[in-house]
Amino acid sequence: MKKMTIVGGGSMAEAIISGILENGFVKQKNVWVTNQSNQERLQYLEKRYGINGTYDLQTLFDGTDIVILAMKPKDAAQAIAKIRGHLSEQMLIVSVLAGVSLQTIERIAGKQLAVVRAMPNTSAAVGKSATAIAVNERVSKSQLETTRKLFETVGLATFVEEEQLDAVTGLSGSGPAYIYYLIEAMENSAVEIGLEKQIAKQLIVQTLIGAAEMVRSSAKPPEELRREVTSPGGTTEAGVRILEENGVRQAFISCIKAAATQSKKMGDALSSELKVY
Ligand SMILES: NC(=O)C1=CN([C@@H]2O[C@H](COP(=O)(O)OP(=O)(O)OC[C@H]3O[C@@H](n4cnc5c(N)ncnc54)[C@H](OP(=O)(O)O)[C@@H]3O)[C@@H](O)[C@H]2O)C=CC1
Ligand SMILES: O=C(O)[C@@H]1CCC=N1
Repeated sequence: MKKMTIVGGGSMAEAIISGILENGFVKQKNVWVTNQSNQERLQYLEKRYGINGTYDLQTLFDGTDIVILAMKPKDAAQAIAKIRGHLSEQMLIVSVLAGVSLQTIERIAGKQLAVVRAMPNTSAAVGKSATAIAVNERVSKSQLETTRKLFETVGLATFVEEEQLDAVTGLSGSGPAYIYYLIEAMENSAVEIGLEKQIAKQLIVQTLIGAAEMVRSSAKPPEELRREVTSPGGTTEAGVRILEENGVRQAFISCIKAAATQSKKMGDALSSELKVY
């Protein structure tokens, strides 16, 4: 891969940049990034990762192989319209925009393009993203392989039907935030029951890693693994009872459904905005 161009330089773009450079998917000097107007942020990305930032569209797109779209869905119409003259059928366009369909991207661009819609998460920064990918019919076999390699470089990559991507967004795109929320709550409780913050953090992180590894490597379903921790009349039983009484399971289910619905809403909002033109 010769050159990669990233449009949007926020959290998700940085996670991908950090992950791909760490794993040598592309050389620093061949990565180009732009944003809307935040020059300070562009300079930070240049300095921190040794990549190139510019607002000059010719410089950005000349000879590029992969274009990553990483702006917010609400900014997509304006951003893609601005760059459409520089996009060509030979380029692989990779969108990480929540909710925005493959078709919408081609509609804004006003031309047929090889487009990939991916839903990674910010754990790409440490090579641990969970990414689901859908592609349109113009993506060639070798572009499909490049896509797989790109996202495998930053974690796990799997191909799904496009209709499933809103659900993926609610589950694993937003997923790290739910886990951080749980960690925040565990840290708060640890301090309240008399543990030092630093020690508590180590114990919490290792507990999460251990439980995730058990679910990943064991043939037992999570309910059974949970039963093995729960001695009758013991501490776990006392704790989990409180979770059940407070509807925590249902809250998680509603949370993920709301996020998936919001993904679809954001895509639909952009699509109906386009009908105006
Ligand atoms: N954050 C996450 O965990 C995940 C995010 N995503 C998706 O990634 C995308 C980006 O999200 P995130 O990184 O969190 O967002 P941020 O708000 O952190 O970054 C958005 C970036 O887009 C830039 N931008 C806005 N308008 C334009 C434009 N017209 N031309 C060029 N660049 C533009 C902004 O530039 P400026 O700062 O100059 O305004 C900014 O650099 C979203 O579509 C989101 O759905 C997907 C998976 C996970
Ligand atoms: O919150 C968001 O809209 C983005 C999409 C998935 C994770 N973050």
